[in-house]
Amino acid sequence: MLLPIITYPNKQLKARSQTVVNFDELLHRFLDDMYETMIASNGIGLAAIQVANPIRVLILCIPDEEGNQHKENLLEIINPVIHNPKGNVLYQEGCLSVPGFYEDVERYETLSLKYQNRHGEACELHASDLLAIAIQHEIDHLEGKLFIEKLTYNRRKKFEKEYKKAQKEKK
Ligand SMILES: CC(=O)Oc1ccc(/C=C/C(=O)NCCc2ccccc2)cc1OC(C)=O
Ligand SMILES: [Co+2]
Repeated sequence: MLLPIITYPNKQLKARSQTVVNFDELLHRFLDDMYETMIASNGIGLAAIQVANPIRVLILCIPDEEGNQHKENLLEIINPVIHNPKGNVLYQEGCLSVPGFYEDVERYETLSLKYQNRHGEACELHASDLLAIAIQHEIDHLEGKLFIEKLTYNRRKKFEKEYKKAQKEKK
């Protein structure tokens, strides 16, 4: 079922998410609901805190060259830990919890990731390009951090101004 996505400046987004210990049917249903919600909102990544569940769970479904998302590319990442981050890239990021705003953010270029899958089995992957960027963006959510907090001073001022204007127009 579709889950409500909480948006900035909701304070819940600042919570630190807790380690998952029960890899049970309840978690599996939640993962399925996260996927349905992410796809319905045109997202390519979603962290559990964004649907108000403070657990260390994130999902990613990076589009292929044609820009289509395929469920076989879905990654369900639980209790992730980044290893050997390397390099430096700039990429214009967006977030379903900050709708309509896109800003350049600096990230590591490549990294290794250790995590558990929905059955609690230990997994590892090596990421570069958009996958590496998305992993860092989503893991920040598990620490209660949004990409707008990583902006340079001037870009942050630009965001605050635009956000206030957009909020006024909605009223
Ligand atoms: C108006 C609005 O909501 O715009 C959007 C903003 C963000 C998004 C999705 C963002 C997303 O999936 N971010 C995952 C993290 C990530 C950021 C940068 C690069 C890789 C991964 C979708 C939006 O909706 C539409 C229709 O485009
Ligand atoms: Co996000």
